[in-house]
Amino acid sequence: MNSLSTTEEKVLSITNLSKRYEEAGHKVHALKHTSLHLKQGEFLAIMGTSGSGKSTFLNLVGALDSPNEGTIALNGRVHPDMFKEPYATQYRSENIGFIFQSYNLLKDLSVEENIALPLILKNIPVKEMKARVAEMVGLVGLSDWRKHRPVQLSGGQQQRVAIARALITKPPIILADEPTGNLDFNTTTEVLRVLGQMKEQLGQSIILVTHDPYVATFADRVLFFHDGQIAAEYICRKDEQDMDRILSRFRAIMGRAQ
Ligand SMILES: Nc1ncnc2c1ncn2[C@@H]1O[C@H](COP(=O)(O)OP(=O)(O)OP(=O)(O)O)[C@@H](O)[C@H]1O
Repeated sequence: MNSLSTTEEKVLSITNLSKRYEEAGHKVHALKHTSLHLKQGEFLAIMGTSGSGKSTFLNLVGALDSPNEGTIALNGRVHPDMFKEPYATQYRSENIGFIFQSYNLLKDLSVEENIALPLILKNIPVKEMKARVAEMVGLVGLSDWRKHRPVQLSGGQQQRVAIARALITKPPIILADEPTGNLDFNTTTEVLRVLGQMKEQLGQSIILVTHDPYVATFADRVLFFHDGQIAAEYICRKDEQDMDRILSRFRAIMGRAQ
C-alpha cells in the first residue's frame, strides 16, 4: 500500500488535541495532547474512568466545543475555521451524525418525520426525501411503525429511529455517546447489530463512548481513556474472549485511577 492510499483511508486525523476548562478559578485539563487516526469504515469504541475526557473528546470531534490546542483533519485537510461559526455548523451538518443515550426524538413527530428532519433542514426535494426516508425506515426495520410517534415505541425502536435520523444524510462519521445506556441486554444487542449493518451498507466510521465492555466488543478497536489521555488500546479479535480481555484492560486502567 502506498502512502497516498494510506492518507486517503484516514477519514479523521487528530493531532495533539488538548482542552482545558476553568471554573471558579479551578483548572481542569480535560484532554491532554491526544492524537489518533480513524480509518474509513472503522468502528472505534472509547471506554474509560469517569471524568477521563471521553465526552470532551467526542464534543471536540463533533465541533460542539473548541480545543485549546491541536488539529482535526478530515480526509487529510485541516479547515482553519472548523471550530468557529458558521463553519462549525456546516461541518457538523455535512460530516457528523450524532446518536445520544436519550434518543432526542421530537415527540409530536412520527417515526418517518423524525427521520426526515435532517433532510428538511437541508431543503432536499420532497420526492427524493420520501424515497430516502422509506429506504432508511426499511433498513432499521421500522416500516410497520413509520406512522407511530416515539411514545408508542420501545426504547430499542426509538434508538433505531435515532440511528436512522443520524444516518439519513449519509455523513462519513457517526458519534455516539452511550447510545445503549438506557437499554437492556437484548435490546442493546439488537441496536448494535442495526448500527453495524448500517455501517456495512453505508461505509461510515463510528466513534462510540461506552461504559459497557459488551458494547465495546462490537467495535473494531477500543481506546481506554485515563486522566485526559489514551492510556491503552485493544484491537477486537471478534471472538468470545474479547469481553474478558476488554474488561481486564479496563480494570488495569481503573487500578491506575485509584
Ligand atoms: N464544561 C465544563 N466545564 C468545566 N469542567 C468540565 C466541563 N466539561 C467537562 N469538564 C471536566 O473535564 C473532565 C473530563 O470530563 P468528561 O465529561 O469529558 O469526562 P468523561 O470521561 O466523559 O466522564 P463520564 O464517564 O463521567 O461521562 C472532568 O473533570 C469534568 O469535570
